[in-house]
Amino acid sequence: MHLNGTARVTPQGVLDIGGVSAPELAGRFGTPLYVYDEGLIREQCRRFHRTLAASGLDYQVSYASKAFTCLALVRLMAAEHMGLDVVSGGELYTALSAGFDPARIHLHGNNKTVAELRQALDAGVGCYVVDSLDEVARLNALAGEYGTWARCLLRVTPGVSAHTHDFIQTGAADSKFGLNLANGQAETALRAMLDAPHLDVLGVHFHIGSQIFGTDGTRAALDRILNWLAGLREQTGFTARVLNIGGGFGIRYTAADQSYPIEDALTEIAGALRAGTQTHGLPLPQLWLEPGRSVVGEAGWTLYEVGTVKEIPGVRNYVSVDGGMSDHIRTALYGANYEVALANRMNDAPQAEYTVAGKLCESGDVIARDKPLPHPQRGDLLAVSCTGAYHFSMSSRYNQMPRPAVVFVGGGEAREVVRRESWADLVRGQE
Ligand SMILES: Cc1ncc(COP(=O)(O)O)c(C=O)c1O
Ligand SMILES: N[C@@H](CCCC[NH3+])C(=O)O
Repeated sequence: MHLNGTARVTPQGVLDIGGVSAPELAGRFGTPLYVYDEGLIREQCRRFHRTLAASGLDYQVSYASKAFTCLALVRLMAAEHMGLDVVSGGELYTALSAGFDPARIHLHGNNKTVAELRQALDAGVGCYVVDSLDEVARLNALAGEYGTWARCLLRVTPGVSAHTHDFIQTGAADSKFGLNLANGQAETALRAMLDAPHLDVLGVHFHIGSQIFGTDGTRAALDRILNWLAGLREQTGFTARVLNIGGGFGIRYTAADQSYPIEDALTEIAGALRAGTQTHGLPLPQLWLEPGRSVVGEAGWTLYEVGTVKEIPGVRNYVSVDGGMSDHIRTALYGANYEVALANRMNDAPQAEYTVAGKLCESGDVIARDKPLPHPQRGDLLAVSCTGAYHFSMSSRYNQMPRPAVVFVGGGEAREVVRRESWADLVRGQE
């Protein structure tokens, strides 16, 4: 298993994260358990800031809270000078409950409800990413009612396909998100926004997909959008002050994944933006980003207790753990690949391949397939790395599984930032 951040293996063969051993974490907080290496999250934020500051561009980097949000994480983002991207009333509520500055929040969503728009206007959210033509009139009318101007971006689909799983691509023409550049809908929406008296149009947004390595897609999208903006500027005089390129930076789930440092990606993108604006005779806009996975993904771990071991001669070996697709959906949903290890026996040599299964009533309830492991024993501790993004946030209560606790570790200390759900939580609000 490749180790990220502060994770290391002690001479006794025990996994240690943030200076706290995995067995101690499991003993204190129970399993399944989400563990975050707080220092690594902070370092990821700082890498974005360092590189963008060095690029000389005006920038804003906002964390995409859909990847993982809770009060402690939002406070951490504020301390690391990040903005925040929210896509629902619930994500907004969480941000505001943590005391996050609303001016540094932007609201996304292909179907923002009127209640959500009102919630955002009440709070004084800094920016709205307009996602459809009918949202223009709705947002304008509401902003007028509040006697204010809604600062906004138009989300466009540049028609670029990203090299990633179909379910997590968002920039192609056939998408529920944004307005299409090629068929003229983006232009219609932008003109409507410019005509709307209560909208202050800052610029445009695009996000071509998630878990992307390389910048080919982003650079192709930039080129199309800058070309489009140059034409519009000639016709309407509109100059984009902001270009938000979304998130999507890929992380290394396994050693087989290529390493593509954020620094390289950002430097290439900043260079392409400078060159593109020069080519098209446009002033340099602010560069906004909204990364999620690359900020928290590699910092997260899930710890499980090993239960049943089932060896089917000539077929497959299964080791079942005390969680599953309720806390880890990405393998079932996207066929995602993860590294696993026995956290209490890290130095034991692998003896066979095991498929790590959950305890839920579904054959697809698999965490990792055919992984080399020492023979697992009931009571061993199984660690899955790189589970920091889209795990807690996509967790469910399928089979009435209570959601696991979340613990932040660092400097030899562990603190529980989300408590484990209880049986009582499972029936709360029911009669
Ligand atoms: C609009 C938008 N912004 C930001 C993100 C965050 O993406 P990622 O977690 O890949 O950085 C997503 C998710 O794909 C998204 O849809
Ligand atoms: N939930 C997805 C990413 C979706 C990104 C949101 N547009 C994942 O786990 O990879």
